[in-house]
Amino acid sequence: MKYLNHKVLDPTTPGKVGVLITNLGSPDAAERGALRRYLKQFLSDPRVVEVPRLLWSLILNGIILNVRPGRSAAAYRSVWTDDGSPLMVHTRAQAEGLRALLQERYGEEVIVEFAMRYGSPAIDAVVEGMLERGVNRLLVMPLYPQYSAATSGSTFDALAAHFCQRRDMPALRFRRDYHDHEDYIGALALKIQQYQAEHGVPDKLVFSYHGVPQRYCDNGDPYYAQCQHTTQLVVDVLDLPDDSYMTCFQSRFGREPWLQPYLDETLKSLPGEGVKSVQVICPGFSADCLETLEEVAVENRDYFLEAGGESFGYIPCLNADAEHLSALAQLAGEDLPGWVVGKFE
Ligand SMILES: C=CC1=C(C)c2cc3[nH]c(cc4nc(cc5[nH]c(cc1n2)c(C)c5CCC(=O)O)C(CCC(=O)O)=C4C)c(C)c3C=C
Ligand SMILES: [Fe+2]
Ligand SMILES: [Fe+2]
Repeated sequence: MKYLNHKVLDPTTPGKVGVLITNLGSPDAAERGALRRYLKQFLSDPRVVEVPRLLWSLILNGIILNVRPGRSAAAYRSVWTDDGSPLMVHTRAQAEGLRALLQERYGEEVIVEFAMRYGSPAIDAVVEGMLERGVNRLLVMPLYPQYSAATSGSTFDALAAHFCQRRDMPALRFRRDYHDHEDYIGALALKIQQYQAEHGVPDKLVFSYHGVPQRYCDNGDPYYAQCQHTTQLVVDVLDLPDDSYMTCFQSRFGREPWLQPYLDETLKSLPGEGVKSVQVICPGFSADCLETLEEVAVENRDYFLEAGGESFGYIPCLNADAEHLSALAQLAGEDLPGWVVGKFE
């Protein structure tokens, strides 16, 4: 093993504290080649697709990477902005907002950056840049409120893989999840209240989370339980009647059963049960992305309306809302004791 060479930090200087927020990542462009590279990296991650490697390699390279990139590129084109993918735009804004809040509170010794698990800016390159700037204590916060091995677990894998190549490493803290954090729950509840103050109260409020194969949760992934808990906590804050909301799972991929109920099937059946208006919120996504803006707000809207639904509302993600930034700053602050002293503590 040949380790990466890097400069030695002066042990007499205090060093800096790094806060790294991460998300899933997007292709570099909404075109076939970029989608192929992105999907190859993403879908080759054994945390994401838990299928025997040889079999999966044949399916991935033989079928999926020939069919999916074209289709997904078209979907990405429908949400792409001049500044890149929505996920990238929002994550960049979250990092800037969080940097302002944390530097106001703790001073310039705190450095805040963002990185993506797949595509760019890659976790290893961003971490390396932070260490170059003198970071010797690093807090990593994946912006997945609910833990899953496929997301937060995989982010830890990427960090560990990088540190495996280094001689020196910083002190490391890792935010596992924040599915029940008071400020996150409060920000979601406020978002719903504000949306409904403008658009009214629907027959049904649908909490939609990205799915994972049911098997992962049967084998011990806490994701399903954490999603249900998040919904319950928001419902408690808003004091919603039992029949006025439900929890669904979206973005199914492949043939085996995923977490249920499925969002698409639910929206196709609700009008037949007398539910004519719905609003959908996606609490598991900290930022709007392809899966919310295209899959939920366009594709699933159509399913509902085609099945006889009359009104469909999509409640945006928390993105870089002030309440979200302040929740993230609070979360970071709770993981920083001993490393920094806040001006307001
Ligand atoms: C194949 C299995 C997949 C698992 C398991 C999975 C879990 C998972 N994903 C997110 C968050 C996001 N996923 C996004 C896109 C996306 N997800 C999959 C597949 C799995 N996800 C694919 C193939 C794609 C790419 C788009 C497509 O081709 O359909 C995104 C959006 C990224 C963007 O650029 O906008 C997010 C965010 C979570 C939270 C999760 C498990 C809990
Ligand atoms: Fe996904
Ligand atoms: Fe999707």
